[in-house]
Amino acid sequence: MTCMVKICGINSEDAAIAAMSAGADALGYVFFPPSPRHISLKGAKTLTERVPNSIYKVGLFVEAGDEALENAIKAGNLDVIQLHGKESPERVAEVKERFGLKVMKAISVSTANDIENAKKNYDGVADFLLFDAKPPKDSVLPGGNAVSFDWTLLTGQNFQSNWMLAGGLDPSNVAEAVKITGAPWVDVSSGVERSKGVKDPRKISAFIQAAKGY
Ligand SMILES: O=C(O)c1ccccc1N[C@@H]1O[C@H](COP(=O)(O)O)[C@@H](O)[C@H]1O
Repeated sequence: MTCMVKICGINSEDAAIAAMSAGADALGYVFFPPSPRHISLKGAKTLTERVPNSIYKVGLFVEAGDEALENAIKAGNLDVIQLHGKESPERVAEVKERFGLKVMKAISVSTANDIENAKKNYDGVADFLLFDAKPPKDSVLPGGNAVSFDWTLLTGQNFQSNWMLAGGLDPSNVAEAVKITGAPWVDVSSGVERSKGVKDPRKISAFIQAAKGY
């Protein structure tokens, strides 16, 4: 089974080139200062300039205000806004309306209830649902922690919104994760790094090959 791939936390030219040449369908840029993958507006402008229109440029935000969103959208010519905090369904709809872009809402998962709540509250409101593991208690990041959840919670599920699987994926487990969940998209950050916040071009390439079943 093949699927679409988003490589998140692009913060270097090397990572961008590796992801694009291996066939990534979306590149993610983190606009969240506590993250080791955070990039400046200037960095975003430089790194997104040569990305073709066929690849989604996704900005990741955590409970950001409109001004921060607007500045990043302009700097990175973004196509998709990823909301990875506790944004309400109303805020998701508001961001979508205000900026006229696709919006992705991250859903923290540890039990079947979390999937049911996402269906009730965000399905059909966000363009994409992004299922990620709940962060460890002591983490300063709500995502990007290399933690996975029970993939069988997504087996046989259908959503109105498009959706992605994330959390603890890497080149060695992504094919199995896609097989179990039937995910149309996968998203990765930590699993394609050589150290926290530093992407490894070879792992990026291996991840995309494994996810797409080349
Ligand atoms: O990557 C980050 O630094 C990050 C910061 C804040 C919120 C989310 C973040 N990343 C997202 O988390 C998931 C899972 O990442 P990982 O592969 O387990 O490291 C993914 O959607 C990233 O986009």
